[in-house]
Amino acid sequence: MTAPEDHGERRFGARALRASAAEAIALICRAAPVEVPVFLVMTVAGSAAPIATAWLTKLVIDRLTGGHGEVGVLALGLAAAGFATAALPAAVRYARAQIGRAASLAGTDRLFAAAERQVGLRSFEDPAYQDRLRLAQDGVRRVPEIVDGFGGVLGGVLSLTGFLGSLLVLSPAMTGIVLAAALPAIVAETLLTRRRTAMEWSIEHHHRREYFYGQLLTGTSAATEIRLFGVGAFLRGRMMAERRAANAADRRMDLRELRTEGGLTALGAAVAGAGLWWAVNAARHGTLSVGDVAMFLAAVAGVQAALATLTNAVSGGQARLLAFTHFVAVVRAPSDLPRAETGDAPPLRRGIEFRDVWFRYGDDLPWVFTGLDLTIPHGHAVALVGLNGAGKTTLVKLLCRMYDPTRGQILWDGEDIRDIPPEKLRDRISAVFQDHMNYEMSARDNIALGDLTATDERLEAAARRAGVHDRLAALPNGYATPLTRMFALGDDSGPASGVVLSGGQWQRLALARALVRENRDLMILDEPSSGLDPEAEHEVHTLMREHRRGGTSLLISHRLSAVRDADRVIVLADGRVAEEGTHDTLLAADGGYARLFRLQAGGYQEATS
Ligand SMILES: Nc1ncnc2c1ncn2[C@@H]1O[C@H](COP(=O)(O)OP(=O)(O)OP(=O)(O)O)[C@@H](O)[C@H]1O
Repeated sequence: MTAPEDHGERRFGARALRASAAEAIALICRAAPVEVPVFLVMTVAGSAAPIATAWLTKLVIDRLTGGHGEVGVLALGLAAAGFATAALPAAVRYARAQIGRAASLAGTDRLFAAAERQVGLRSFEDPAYQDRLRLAQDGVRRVPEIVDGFGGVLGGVLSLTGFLGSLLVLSPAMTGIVLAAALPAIVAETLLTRRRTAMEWSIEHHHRREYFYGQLLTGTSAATEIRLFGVGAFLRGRMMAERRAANAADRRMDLRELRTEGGLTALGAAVAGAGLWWAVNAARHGTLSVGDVAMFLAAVAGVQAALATLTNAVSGGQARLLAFTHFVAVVRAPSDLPRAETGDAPPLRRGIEFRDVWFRYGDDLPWVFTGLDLTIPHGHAVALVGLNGAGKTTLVKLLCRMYDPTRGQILWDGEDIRDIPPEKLRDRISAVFQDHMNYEMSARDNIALGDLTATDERLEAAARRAGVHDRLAALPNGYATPLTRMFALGDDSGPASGVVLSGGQWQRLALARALVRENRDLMILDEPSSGLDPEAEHEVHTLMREHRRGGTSLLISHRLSAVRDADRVIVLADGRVAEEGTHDTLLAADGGYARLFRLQAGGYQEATS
């Protein structure tokens, strides 16, 4: 990444700014290739118009007061310049907004595509990456302001040059004084903006936590617990503490800006006053004509206005560009895991092998696997069991390449999965995850996300096999019914359109989503029946047994009765395979598996005796 990941106040340097400006200009020009030149021409014309007006006014006044010369053509020119001065800003604003919208749209697409290109989960678990993503989204939303900044700088430079040139003709000394007074303003504003951007980055973790508490307090997932435990005020207190901490840093920055800007305003006013005094005196002594005085006043006002525009554009544009550095960092970030671009995942014929796999989630975290050796042979139903935290889900994540082993290899038919493009590997796998998603979309979409090419017949067949078809078909709009009430407002399909499913029904839907991925080489089932009632659980396991027959599958379950008919049961403990065999051989071995099985079976017997 181009910027560091720490949260201390840091200086945003010129290099990051240049990279950000280059990326922004490229994005803007690509997104609006026609509008940009039109915008530039109009900006140039818009800046030239007031200067032309000032010069034409001077000439008209001098001719009128001197009592000689024709002013008709000049008056016409003055009218044209006046019209341009009045009309162009609105047209420039429209073009600018149009460019901003196009660039913001293209930038948003690029940003999310970049996040999607991350192969695994590491980046998303990194708080600095999360902060950067949020700031980058903000940065891309504000691309229109960057366009404003560029327009402002261009317009400001042109106006400044024009008016300074005019002033130079009348008084080189005054030109020097106006410029000297302007210089500190530009430098101070630039420094202040950098400081503000650094401050914003340093308080982002407060905003992240505030957002987290806000979501907890207003979302539905925690609403029941928060009410029952009566912890709303406590969580609100924590949320407000985060906001107060952020506000304190913000206020310190505001005060600093107030002091600096107050001083600069006083300096500007003093320079303008001195200039006026000098011009009036010069006119009284005949060194300047009345037209010169008018021109002089217009030029001083013009220079100061141009400087104000320029300072605003430079500091505002710089602030937006610095915010845009987060966008640049995200789109240029390397993938969290190396990505093979060529190659293929061959159809599974032999099996999957974990060979001396060592893994931990971070250098400062304990090892989850310490030399794991394990094989999932082709065509076998393998069950994985182990106590909480033994690493079952982690094994699945490694197999799907959400992380890479710290040491060792995972082989897909003898080929290291790091040498296979991740999409190709994942295309050969279907899965129901322990923490499966409930998509707040229609029932059809919830299944179709398993395979976007599936026809309606295939979607329904998958739902039938997962035992959820009858429930979905009976919904108000059948499979088209949204499985959420979140989007009911503004949706003219009526208030009854959104439906909320039960936990077990969602689980069946996740199962249907996995089943619609037909003919995959490996089916992973991580606790596929934990939320189901006993009857449904039995039904699902019978179904899964049929589905697994002849295919390669990996089943994770704490219900040992569900894994007893697997071809091979693997018990994970202490980062390795502790026991391995069929249900019967493991029972006969009378080890940890046999103890756990008897414990569970005993519980059932007690309950029924
Ligand atoms: N994203 C993560 N970052 C850091 N540590 C993690 C992460 N996910 C899991 N762990 C840790 O890795 C270990 C193994 O977790 P894992 O979820 O694989 O166990 P499991 O066998 O699936 O447990 P359970 O039966 O409770 O589902 C645990 O100690 C857990 O705290």
